[in-house]
Amino acid sequence: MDPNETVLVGCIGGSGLYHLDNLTFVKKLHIKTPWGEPSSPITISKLPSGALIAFISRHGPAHTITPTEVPGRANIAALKHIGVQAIVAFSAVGSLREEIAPGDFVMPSQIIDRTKGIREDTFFRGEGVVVHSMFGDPFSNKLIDLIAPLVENVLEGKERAPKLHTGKTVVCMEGPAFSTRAESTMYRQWGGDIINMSVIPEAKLAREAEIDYALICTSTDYDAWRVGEAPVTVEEVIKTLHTNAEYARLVAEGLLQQVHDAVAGGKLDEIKGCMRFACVTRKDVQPEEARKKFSYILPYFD
Ligand SMILES: CSC[C@H]1O[C@H](OP(=O)(O)O)[C@H](O)[C@@H]1O
Ligand SMILES: Nc1ncnc2[nH]cnc12
Repeated sequence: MDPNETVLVGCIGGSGLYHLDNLTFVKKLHIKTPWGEPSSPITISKLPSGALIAFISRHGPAHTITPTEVPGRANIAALKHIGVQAIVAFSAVGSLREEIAPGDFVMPSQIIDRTKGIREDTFFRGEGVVVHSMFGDPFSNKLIDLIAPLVENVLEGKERAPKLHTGKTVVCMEGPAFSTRAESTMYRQWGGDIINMSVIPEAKLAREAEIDYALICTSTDYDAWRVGEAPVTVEEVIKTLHTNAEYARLVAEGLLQQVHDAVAGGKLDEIKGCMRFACVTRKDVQPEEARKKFSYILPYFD
């Protein structure tokens, strides 16, 4: 990328959100990272101010990639490599709470990981270098605080008046099958508020790459916990998904400029630098190959 054209903000679209066609198209980047190729070419678009935004479609533009197979490491590495410092990701989720109605928006602040250990969830495995990231607060709280009122602004006055819920817990399951009624009930008892199949490993990898990461969820269904109601089907999800995606596009349009400005002004200083002391392996035994690979995403291995 031309250094005058730095892209500070990335956006990852989930089910139903395969492009941001309300922004001005600039170009598509076909990037190969040390962890393979991203889910889709990266679309670079321009905001009216000229600020550039990078967009990746998590499941591919035609939704060909299952949640388990999303190349999370390539997606995050590619975004970091072109300069992205903050990611606003979107996800379609099931609701585990009566008050989170289909059509509502949710920005979670916590995650319960129910994936099965079959996803590549770290850049630091099998390389001879041991690194532990901190993940107690899995999202960037500063980014959430910045975005939440902007999301509310966009949703205000919209048809159906979707609500925005914050401070919630998202359960991430493996899929692709939806949960059983027993699992859905158990997640509620655990304190889960919404459920999806994609926030892990995306959030972990963003943290390892020192990228501020926030998730904007659109609720599509009540999963399988409601007694006397049919459990969720894809048909039901898709029905709500289309309106949700339209709103998600407006939401993205309504907040990306402020996120860009916050990054450019150094206002999101929570995550940058968090990996500086995360490596426990003595430097003199770190394999050269591994250091080269990691330098693709972090300056400490240069
Ligand atoms: C299409 S229903 C299940 C699917 O939808 C969500 O995808 P995304 O998070 O990418 O919007 C959920 O996580 C599942 O992958
Ligand atoms: N009920 C559900 N479970 C998991 N992922 C979902 N995405 C949308 N609805 C979902």
